[in-house]
Amino acid sequence: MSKRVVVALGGNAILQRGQKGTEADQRENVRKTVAQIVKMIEAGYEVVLTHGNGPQVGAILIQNEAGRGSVPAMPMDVCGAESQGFIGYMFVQEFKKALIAHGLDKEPICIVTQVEVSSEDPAFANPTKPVGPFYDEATAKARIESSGESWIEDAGRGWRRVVPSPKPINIVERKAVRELADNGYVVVASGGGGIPVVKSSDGSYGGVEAVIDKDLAGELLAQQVDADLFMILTDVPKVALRYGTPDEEWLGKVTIDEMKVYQSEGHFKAGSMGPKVSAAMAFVMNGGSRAVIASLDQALEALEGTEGTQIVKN
Ligand SMILES: NC(=O)OP(=O)(O)O
Repeated sequence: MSKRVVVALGGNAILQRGQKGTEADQRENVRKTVAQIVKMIEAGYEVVLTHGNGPQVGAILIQNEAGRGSVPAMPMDVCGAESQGFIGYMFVQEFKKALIAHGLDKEPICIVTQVEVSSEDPAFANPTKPVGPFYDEATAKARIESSGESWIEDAGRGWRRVVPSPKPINIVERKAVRELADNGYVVVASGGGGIPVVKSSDGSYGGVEAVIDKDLAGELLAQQVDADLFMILTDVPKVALRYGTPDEEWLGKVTIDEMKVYQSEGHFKAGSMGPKVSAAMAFVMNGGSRAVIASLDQALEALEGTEGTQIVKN
């Protein structure tokens, strides 16, 4: 039986730093991503792909601002849905081209996915999720002054706006994702961490102003669709201890107990490797057999255990 893998990819891989973020830029990045992921499908893995939307939802928020007075601004949950729709659309088209080119008789499909959060989540009072482009300090401070928005310096890479990022507690469309994967579809789901919604007493859902972390939502998705493996693709080959220092040490196979020690020693930065490591560990601690953190260009090798950081129980 083929193994099911949930693959999580950052929004920064689709709209890369230094790029304008045109449709052509993002489509080309999606095409390059698909070229790697299709190798996994060819090797017999069932792939459910999820992706971030930090840069894209930030760009949509800027478009909202630019249109102020002419067209109504959309709330952040709708902006998240817009980003999920356009990124998913690009993935589905590029997947189909790649599947045809590899002679694989499979259909890609994108599910508009809602993710339930708690209205009581303390994250609503403490924005932490970076969205949109990187700016210099002067521009960021002017925005804080003029709009009251929250901004932070993002892991040494520049200043970004931050918005609330509540914890995902349920993937609303999990059953549909699971059934589509069971039936051989290449599923793109829970893009941008999913559209954040809260459940009403009658069982219906309503959107809230937030952006969910796609690594945490990806881990929940992996659990809820019974994935064998959870893989986070990023722009470095492995997780590192003392990252960026002369004593940097790349991690290969690591147990949960070892990872807990490294976490407590503060090796993994919030806003960059920190949430990836936490999400990967959570998958294994919740019963998953293995979680992998690796670079996109070594995705298949990492899935097969020869590259990337492999997080296992013992
Ligand atoms: N929603 C989310 O986590 O997006 P990024 O991965 O792009 O930050």
